[in-house]
Amino acid sequence: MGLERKKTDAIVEWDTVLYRWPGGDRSFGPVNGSIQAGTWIGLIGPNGAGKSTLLRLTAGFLTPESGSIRIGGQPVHRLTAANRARLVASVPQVLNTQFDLTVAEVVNLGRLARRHWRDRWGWSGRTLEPEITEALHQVGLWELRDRPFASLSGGEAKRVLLASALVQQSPVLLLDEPTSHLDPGHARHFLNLVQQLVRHHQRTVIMAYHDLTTIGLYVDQVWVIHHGHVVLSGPPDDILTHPRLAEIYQTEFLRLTHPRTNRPMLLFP
Ligand SMILES: Nc1ncnc2c1ncn2[C@@H]1O[C@H](COP(=O)(O)OP(=O)(O)OP(=O)(O)O)[C@@H](O)[C@H]1O
Repeated sequence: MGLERKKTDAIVEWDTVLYRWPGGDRSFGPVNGSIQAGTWIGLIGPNGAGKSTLLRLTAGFLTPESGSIRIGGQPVHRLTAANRARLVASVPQVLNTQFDLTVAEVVNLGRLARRHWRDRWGWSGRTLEPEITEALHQVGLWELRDRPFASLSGGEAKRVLLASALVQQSPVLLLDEPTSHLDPGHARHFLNLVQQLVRHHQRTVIMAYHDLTTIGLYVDQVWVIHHGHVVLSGPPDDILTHPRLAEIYQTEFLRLTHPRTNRPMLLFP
């Protein structure tokens, strides 16, 4: 009998991941866990709890002090940036609108890792790859494709970054408050698009989100992060009705049941 690595269907695995925030003694983790392909995880928890930190560690933007993160069985922090980009795409919470690029050029950045290295920087911008055209239509920005990115409104800019992540066509998508700045119509359209990717294309989505009613409607599993630890995890129906939620958020909630879906809705009392 050899020491065979245990076969797993997990797409993302966190193995005792510990991170120390700079300039203090506060730490995040250790986090252990795994998720299966085709799952939508919602990260919830108060401001400053560590949701973005977990997303940034998983994206490979932050390096853990110890432990490891594997995506598709590959150690995220040992991959080249291009190899990592084929596995995981990320939409950050805060926008950097300083790029001196057009909308289509920003979306094109998401395609770079998909091209042969010789073709990465030679794109003239005159012909758009079908994936870029499709993504611009999906986020409703086809008409704005030649506009300078810096001239867009907050919601338009956010949708460009979503398109740039979609064209990466990575199996794992990390979303940090992806619908902040979006009006309700565009927010719903975007969440439905993500739902299709999860349900029909086996994409795995990890999304930090503050709106608990939306979490209840869309995600498969919820992880509650509090003071740098994953303190609760489970299906949304269990987590959103959990008695500890009021203590974690330091507020009472009025819990109703969605009249169409029967999912929990959390409102201010
Ligand atoms: N570079 C850094 N140096 C020091 N502290 C940091 C750094 N980055 C983040 N932090 C701190 O780490 C904690 C967690 O931040 P994080 O952005 O992960 O929280 P969050 O749960 O995503 O919060 P929010 O809901 O407000 O977006 C916060 O207290 C934050 O101030």
